[in-house]
Amino acid sequence: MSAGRREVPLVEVRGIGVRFGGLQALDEVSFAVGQGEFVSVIGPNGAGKSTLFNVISGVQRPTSGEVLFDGEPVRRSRPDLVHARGVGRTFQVARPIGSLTVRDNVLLGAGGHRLRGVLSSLRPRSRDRALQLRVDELLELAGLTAVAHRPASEISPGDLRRMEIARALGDEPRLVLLDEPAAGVGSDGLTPLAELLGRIRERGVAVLLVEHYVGLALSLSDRAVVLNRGRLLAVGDPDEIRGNQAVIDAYLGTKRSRADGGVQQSTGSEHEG
Ligand SMILES: Nc1ncnc2c1ncn2[C@@H]1O[C@H](COP(=O)(O)OP(=O)(O)OP(=O)(O)O)[C@@H](O)[C@H]1O
Repeated sequence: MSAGRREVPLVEVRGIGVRFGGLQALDEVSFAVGQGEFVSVIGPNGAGKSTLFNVISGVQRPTSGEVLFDGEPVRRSRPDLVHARGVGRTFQVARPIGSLTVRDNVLLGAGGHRLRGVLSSLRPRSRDRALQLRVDELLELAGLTAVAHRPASEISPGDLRRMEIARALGDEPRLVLLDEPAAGVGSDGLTPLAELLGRIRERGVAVLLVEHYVGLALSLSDRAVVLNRGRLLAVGDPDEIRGNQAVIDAYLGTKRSRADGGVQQSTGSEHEG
């Protein structure tokens, strides 16, 4: 960045509030994600992490505040419009099409608007070939080549999570929102997942990661956003977050080490590890 020129963040969350009846699920939450930045969103159960993802991806209309992409406000909360601006996401509960192969599940993600735009100048046969190569590349990226032809219903939870991420990457997103990708993967699945997340980082795709395995999340992140009861408790680099007393009191203070070296919070949401 040249001196005096302020780079516009990829995404800016400005004063977001979400109210469900009498419950303030998010309250005046503001932070930004830069191009290619890896940011974790951590906090105890019910802190508002998924609600925040729903706002950013256009599923949930905020009660107050706004989200900006490339400095421009998103005027209508519509997932299709947000997706078209380059936002992919995975969900807390995986959503595979179990009867389709892993390859076809990933292919579904690669058929979207943005990638079609990139390939539109090609003849149909070349386009199809380019799409298939893109799927091959995503399968390799996610360590799924060996299970590519198996039905999604038959693969391990760890493979399933990485398949969902590969699918979310299919339409050339500039930002992916990953909601608890380590949930249920088991200790065997953590290393391939961490490798995939590291590769996404290297490709310059920005990541917002909600993860209860805080050790894993912080080890990959440029910065972390900590939520507690809908409010922003802290934003900082991993070392600042680990040393922040308010974060330790509200969240990290309950940590327990796991045999795999990760840290998962004992806050009532126990995922199989
Ligand atoms: N559609 C909804 N209607 C009413 N309340 C909701 C709704 N969605 C979320 N909530 C409430 O809003 C609060 C924040 O929920 P949210 O799922 O965003 O938290 P979270 O940090 O993602 O939690 P977890 O770690 O358990 O997934 C919770 O108290 C939850 O019960």
